[in-house]
Amino acid sequence: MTNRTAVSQAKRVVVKVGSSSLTLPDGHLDHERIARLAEALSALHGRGVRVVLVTSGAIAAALAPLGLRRRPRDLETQQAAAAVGMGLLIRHYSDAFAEHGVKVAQLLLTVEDVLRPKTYRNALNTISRLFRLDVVPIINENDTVATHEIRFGDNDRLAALVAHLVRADALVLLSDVDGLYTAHPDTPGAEKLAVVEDVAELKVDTSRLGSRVGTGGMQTKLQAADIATQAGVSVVLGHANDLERALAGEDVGTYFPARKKRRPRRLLWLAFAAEPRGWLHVDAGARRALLDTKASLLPAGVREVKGTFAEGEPVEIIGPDNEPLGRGFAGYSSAELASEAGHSSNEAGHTNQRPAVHRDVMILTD
Ligand SMILES: Nc1ncnc2c1ncn2[C@@H]1O[C@H](COP(=O)(O)OP(=O)(O)O)[C@@H](O)[C@H]1O
Ligand SMILES: N[C@@H](CCC(=O)OP(=O)(O)O)C(=O)O
Repeated sequence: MTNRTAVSQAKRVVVKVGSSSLTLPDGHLDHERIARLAEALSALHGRGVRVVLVTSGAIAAALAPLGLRRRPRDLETQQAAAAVGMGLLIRHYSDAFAEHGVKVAQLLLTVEDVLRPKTYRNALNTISRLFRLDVVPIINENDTVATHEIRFGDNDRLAALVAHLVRADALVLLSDVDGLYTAHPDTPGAEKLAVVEDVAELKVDTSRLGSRVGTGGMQTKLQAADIATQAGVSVVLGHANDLERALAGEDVGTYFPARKKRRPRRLLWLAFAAEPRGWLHVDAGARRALLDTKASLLPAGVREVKGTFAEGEPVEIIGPDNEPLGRGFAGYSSAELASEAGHSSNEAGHTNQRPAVHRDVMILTD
């Protein structure tokens, strides 16, 4: 038995439901499921919990009206189908929640929108106002522009970032499996994990991709659990049939308790949404210092500076074999760094050096 009061006593909850649990075996939308979700979330809302629903299913909702037999494979048709299906999907939700007297709103967002400094505040203000108006926000990716997301099934990651945005206490990731297994659930001997304390330490096989209609499989769910727990949000990953039990804090699915230390939003933006303005090529000594001793990157280890950036702008750190090592906020402008690169702070004229990228504003590639 794990203590799941973080979920059962949560004041703010984000629930994400994937295509796999919203669709029937023929790929069409499962209206029964939508009705049950609306019922469970309306009950939660009725108890005063702030609820956000992140939902996939726009493409599935478009199959019947477009006369498609299965989910399209090419990106343009997926985007067009999502545009057709989104209005239908929200109408189904709207009707289903109305049965319980609950109003809903539709928000189409990208990962960038909830992280980019200029847009995240608008997203947060809108959601906060919807909460005060007693409306349940329903979020899907803006598939028209989020080409990366549509390919990788990033509603998982979007949901984690939304949980971070609204400072949720709990994130419930619903799928067609009842938790995380040590290997694909069809594999003989695969066992379900009840609790995962640290996603980074996990040794499970998630290589087999997800269901026919879902896109990200377990990999994106684990990334989402990692982001959320590092943002102080506890996560339950479980079967859509178990939603009520998961919300009640019962021992269903796989539980990922929140980590103690919250990762600031600026670093999440750096990891997931920032466009680097420069590239710092570093030598083998610097790579060792970054990876082994978790040191800051000093100008002495920088071999070459590419791109034009101001101090504080995002840069990519590249290893001696051209491998990406991580990202960070530059401690210098590109011009200043170019003149410090390769020099150490005990050389005359370079004694006032600061790190090229300080450890506290750096994220390493896994
Ligand atoms: N180690 C694992 N544990 C559980 N499920 C796994 C694992 N590896 C792969 N999977 C697959 O991931 C699927 C869920 O991902 P996906 O289809 O993308 O779901 P959704 O549409 O709900 O986001 C499961 O149905 C299962 O087939
Ligand atoms: N955003 C799209 C597809 C996203 C998708 O399938 O994601 P998921 O179900 O999380 O694997 C949709 O609404 O159909």
